[in-house]
Amino acid sequence: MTALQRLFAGRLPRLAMFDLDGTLLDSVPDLAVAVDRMLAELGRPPAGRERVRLWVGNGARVLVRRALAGDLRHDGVDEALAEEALALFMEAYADNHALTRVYPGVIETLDWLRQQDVALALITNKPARFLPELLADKGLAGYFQWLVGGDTLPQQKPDPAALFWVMERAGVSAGEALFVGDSRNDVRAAKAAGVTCVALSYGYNHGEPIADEQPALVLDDLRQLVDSCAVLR
Ligand SMILES: O=C(O)COP(=O)(O)O
Ligand SMILES: [Mg+2]
Repeated sequence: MTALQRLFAGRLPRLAMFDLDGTLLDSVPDLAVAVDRMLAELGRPPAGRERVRLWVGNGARVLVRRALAGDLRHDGVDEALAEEALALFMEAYADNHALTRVYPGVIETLDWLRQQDVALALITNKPARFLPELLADKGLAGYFQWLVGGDTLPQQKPDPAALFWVMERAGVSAGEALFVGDSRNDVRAAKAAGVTCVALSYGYNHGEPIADEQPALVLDDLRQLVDSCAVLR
């Protein structure tokens, strides 16, 4: 029996919701370039890829604040400076995805789920304006019936609002849905929505093992979800 069968008592979910950064796309290299360009324009030293990797996951506003603070905690950051930095980051990141890669197994798994008539949605904390071009450029356009960016709704993950928003539109209950992500924000949002969560070990979870959040399953490759797919048909 496959991992997906085990999770859904021998059946398939009717809806699979996916996180983007750290789950489908290794996007930190381009995010780090944009962060460092923003910092340079403010006369500050670069943060570098490894530190940016620790700060990704709560959307652009928080990423910029963490970069200004030089830390995950960003309590004391000046509001006016943060707004200026956000504008610089948004400009630097736009159309800047040459270094971003699709993780192994992503396309095959999305293709397979689509063939099985599993509805697909994308729920990311990344600002929505970046999504159409980024998804098209990486061969991911057209898979997702619903796209929710970090500024599409008033709430962001770990708030479960986006999951409820998609499930309502899809006419699918929490028990028939799957969420696939890489960070504690994903696992916490899924748990708050009552949705089974599968986590990828290779993504960005602020430097902590994602297993600590106790998702239903931790995978090293998305294909492990649908291995032995012939059995599922
Ligand atoms: O933009 C971010 O901070 C993270 O985006 P994600 O929700 O797709 O991981
Ligand atoms: Mg992510």
